[in-house]
Amino acid sequence: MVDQLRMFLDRVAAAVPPPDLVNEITKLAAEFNARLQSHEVAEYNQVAGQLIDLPGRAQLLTPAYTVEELDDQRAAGHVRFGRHHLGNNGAVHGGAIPLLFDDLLGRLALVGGRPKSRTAYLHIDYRSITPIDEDLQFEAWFEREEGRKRVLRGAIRHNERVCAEAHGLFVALRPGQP
Ligand SMILES: CCCCCCCC(=O)SCCNC(=O)CCNC(=O)[C@H](O)C(C)(C)COP(=O)(O)OP(=O)(O)OC[C@H]1O[C@@H](n2cnc3c(N)ncnc32)[C@H](O)[C@@H]1OP(=O)(O)O
Repeated sequence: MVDQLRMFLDRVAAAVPPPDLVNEITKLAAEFNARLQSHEVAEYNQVAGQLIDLPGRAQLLTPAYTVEELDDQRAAGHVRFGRHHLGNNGAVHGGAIPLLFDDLLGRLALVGGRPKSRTAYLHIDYRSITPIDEDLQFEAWFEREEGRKRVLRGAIRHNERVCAEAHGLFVALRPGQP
């Protein structure tokens, strides 16, 4: 379902459909929304974003990224941004890139039984255009850990070209901290 919805968002972004089709899709979408509403659960029981083995954790907010290598210091894999994430002129929207890094670095910050943490800061360097509709490689790694502080770095590459780099601080939450 999430794969189809991601594709739907890409198609909506790319299409200029005729009015009849817009009306038809609007009705279908309203019907699906109504059907799903009756199955809403509390955040604690939500599965979207919790399905760690599915691309992008089955969370629609993030692009579909796949982790192929993971240990307690490093993660690597690939990601493909679609038309939904277009900024302009074939480049990924500048806000979608930190979204990916926040998820990736935040996920790595948890690996190895580490307690939950939250992003304190996330710095992005946009080194070159990040293209949509291309397979991109990503890497995330620990720079250092000092008490509750975890400093991580990441990079997205298109083949050998660096598109963007990230530098983030994640602070482990104290018991009871939201
Ligand atoms: C699988 C799922 C992956 C998804 C990952 C997604 C992660 C997220 O996006 S989380 C959402 C975005 N982030 C937030 O909402 C966080 C909001 N901020 C907060 O909750 C708090 O400010 C928080 C938890 C980051 C830090 O607060 P607190 O726990 O009180 O830490 P505090 O005691 O002040 O600081 C701890 C240390 O971190 C340092 N620190 C805290 N914030 C910063 C900062 N912005 N810059 C530099 N240093 C900082 C402090 O200086 C201190 O250092 P030291 O121990 O050397 O004195």
